[in-house]
Amino acid sequence: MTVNAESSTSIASSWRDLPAAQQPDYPDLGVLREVTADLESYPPLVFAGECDQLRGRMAAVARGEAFLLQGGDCAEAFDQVSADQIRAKLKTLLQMSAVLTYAAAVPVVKVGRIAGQYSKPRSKPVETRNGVTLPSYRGDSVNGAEFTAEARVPDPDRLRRMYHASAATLNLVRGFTTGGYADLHQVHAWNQDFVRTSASGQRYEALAREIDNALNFMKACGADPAEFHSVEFYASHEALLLDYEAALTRVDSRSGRLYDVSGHMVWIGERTRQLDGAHIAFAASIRNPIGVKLGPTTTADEALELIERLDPEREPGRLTFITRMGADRIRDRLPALVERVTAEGAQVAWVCDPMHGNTFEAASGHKTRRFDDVLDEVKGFFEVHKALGTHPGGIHVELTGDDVTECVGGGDEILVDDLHQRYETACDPRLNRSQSLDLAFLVAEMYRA
Ligand SMILES: O=C[C@H](O)[C@H](O)COP(=O)(O)O
Ligand SMILES: C=C(OP(=O)(O)O)C(=O)O
Repeated sequence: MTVNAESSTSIASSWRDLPAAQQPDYPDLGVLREVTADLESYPPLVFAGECDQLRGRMAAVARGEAFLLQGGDCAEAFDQVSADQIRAKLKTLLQMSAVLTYAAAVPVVKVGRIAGQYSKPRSKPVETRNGVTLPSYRGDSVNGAEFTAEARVPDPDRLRRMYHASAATLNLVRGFTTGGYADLHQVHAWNQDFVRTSASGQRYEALAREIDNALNFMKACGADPAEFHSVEFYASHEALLLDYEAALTRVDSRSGRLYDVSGHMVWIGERTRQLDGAHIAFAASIRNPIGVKLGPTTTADEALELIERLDPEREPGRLTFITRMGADRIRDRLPALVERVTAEGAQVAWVCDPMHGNTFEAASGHKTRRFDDVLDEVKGFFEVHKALGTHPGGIHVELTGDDVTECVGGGDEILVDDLHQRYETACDPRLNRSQSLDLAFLVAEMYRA
């Protein structure tokens, strides 16, 4: 993308006078201004044309012709920008995508919670441990996770580190997805380390053999399309820190429109989606595909107003509603939203985040989620859409490629007592690789049904 020299911040400033929830309390705004001035001069991380392409793919999701698989860490961390970590996450997403594409026979749009997911909205501004109260950890882009007064001070320089960590991650993601690793002929290779140790790995292996047979058959018929040799993969994150997102907003010289070039797709979270707030105004000003999280208190009027602000032209692919109601509420709360939105003629993509409405604290103090609740929320999501004749457009999950013990249940049955073994998340509990694959198989069955 060619970038117009005109200052993007002065253009994308409609949000600046509005209240912005969940922003860091920086001790020195002068330093923040220096950092954002630097960020404004940095090259884009993604290109406007790629964002347009993803909007096109999301339009297919909204029309019921494709399925979104959006997943990755709850919170990325600067010290985890390594080839092994990134490859493990990608491998998990590629395996899930192979399962969904083959078993559900639907094109899968692949979007990572990756290369920018460094900022966390928090329920409470402070955290107390053993009588000591400090500001909450808000993600590596804001402060440090260590429980010391020094680490918890918001530091604007972390925004620079976020940019560089995102750039390094994206570079590797592009290498993996286009440089041969994501070639469909590698379906077995993605599973090699996993097949002997996990039931879902074995189930996957059987499916990979079928894919192999299908590929060999097609090759024998003379068909070996380029689509089999690389993967279209996009990056997304929550657009939480508006100083960062605005500093990475550029004018696209082709169209004169603004794009947030920090990621292909950005979403606005449940805690920052106030209709008269800065986040929605910022999202309205950019042309990227936008997601908005909708929790159980969302009213149909709010949903319609969000459409009015973010997708006034009713363009399929522009707006994705990511619902996160909780397994016990999805069947009650979702129908009214889907009915009103559909009646208004808006073609949003409906996507299920079965993670954020199902968190609880185990007796050990670990924040966790039950795999069965995650699954049940997805089931409820499919049931509602089936009953209304609308399209269950995808899933949005927090996952990792590592064998962590953060969520309970799944085929390899992690118990509450196991949580301490590998509890590594910087914020919320993620599905491990085996649980992620289990979920993909079960979602594929639901989709086909
Ligand atoms: O990932 C989502 C939120 O940032 C997270 O659930 C907030 O966690 P908290 O309720 O512990 O602040
Ligand atoms: C904060 C998040 O979710 P929500 O806004 O739905 O709570 C998230 O997805 O990281």
